[in-house]
Amino acid sequence: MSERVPRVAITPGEPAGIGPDLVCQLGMHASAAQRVVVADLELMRQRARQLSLPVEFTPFDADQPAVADHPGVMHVMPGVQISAPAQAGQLNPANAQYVLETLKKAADGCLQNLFSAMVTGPVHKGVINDAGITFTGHTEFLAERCGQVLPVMMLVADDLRVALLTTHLPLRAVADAVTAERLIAVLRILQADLQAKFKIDQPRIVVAGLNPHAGENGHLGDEECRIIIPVLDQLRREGMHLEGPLPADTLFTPRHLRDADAVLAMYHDQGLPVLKHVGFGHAVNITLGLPMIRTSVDHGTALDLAGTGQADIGSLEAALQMAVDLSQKAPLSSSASR
Ligand SMILES: NC(=O)c1ccc[n+]([C@@H]2O[C@H](COP(=O)([O-])OP(=O)(O)OC[C@H]3O[C@@H](n4cnc5c(N)ncnc54)[C@H](O)[C@@H]3O)[C@@H](O)[C@H]2O)c1
Ligand SMILES: N[C@H](C(=O)O)[C@H](O)COP(=O)(O)O
Repeated sequence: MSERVPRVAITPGEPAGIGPDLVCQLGMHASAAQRVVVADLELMRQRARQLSLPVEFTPFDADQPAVADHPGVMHVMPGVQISAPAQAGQLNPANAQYVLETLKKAADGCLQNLFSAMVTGPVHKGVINDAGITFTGHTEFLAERCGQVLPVMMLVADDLRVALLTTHLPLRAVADAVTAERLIAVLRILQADLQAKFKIDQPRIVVAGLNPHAGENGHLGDEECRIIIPVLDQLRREGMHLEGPLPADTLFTPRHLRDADAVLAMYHDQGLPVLKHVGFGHAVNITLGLPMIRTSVDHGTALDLAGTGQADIGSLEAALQMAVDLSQKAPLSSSASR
């Protein structure tokens, strides 16, 4: 039987950032997948010329079978047009809607089984909001596009997987978002996706406390006693393998991580600095809880590097590889991998 060739959508993200550069760099290498870039064709050709990279961007034809990409060739989804000419390093709110259109087309293509996964380059949250559009991140945007599901952000670097209870929230709002309902839902999604996507039968999850020293028995905050401990007890009775809540300052030490399949941090900057310290440059961001596979880079738009050819492609390569691996593990419909 012949191997399936996954067809993977790639959104370069903010046109003024390093996303288009990295996609051009990616195009220089062969791939086990057919990579379909969801972006403006002329933007991609222009950035390849700017970087002196001999990548040929050709229009994608959905009626042709997916064939693994040769070096120097990439497909671009037709009919995706930027609003204003993009200049590397110069944000322009006029292109915010274009950026969101690329995400919608890629996500809808996944939901319709045209693509087996989507890989996202970095967007600039600020410029999208400057354009008058409320936007906190791909994670929340895609969850809404998929019908208001609860998304779980997880970043992976080497053996370390760090998932977050809350995603892009101001720190002031985090404590109120630590509710029993959210914690139960997130832990169930994390367990289910570790089983389904990562093939870990009985995942062991280490859960961080919210407060210093996990609340010091209620003397430094009561979310652990009121919410986290009772929820973990309840879910343990249901058979989940949970450790914690542990003080976050010592949770990320070899003793606790040795047997852990994933860590659940309570908020963005409790978990991600550790993960990025270990793996910035080759870590992958994956959204759990969606009815599709979405992986992403571990970095932002790096406007300072856009158009220079100096941006590191490691995380985009790792995100594509994870998307291919996951889509080969997951059952696929025929159209996304013909
Ligand atoms: N996946 C995403 O869409 C994503 C992720 C993180 C941040 N962002 C957004 O990106 C924007 C800028 O954020 P930031 O400045 O905090 O983070 P950033 O990742 O853009 O930059 C942080 C530092 O890392 C460097 N860097 C980033 N990517 C690199 C690469 N591939 N190779 C070499 N160096 C690299 C930058 O030059 C900079 O010095 C913000 O709007 C933020 O919200 C988007
Ligand atoms: N929280 C992510 C990170 O720090 O890498 C980043 O902001 C991207 O998030 P989205 O994938 O939701 O855009």
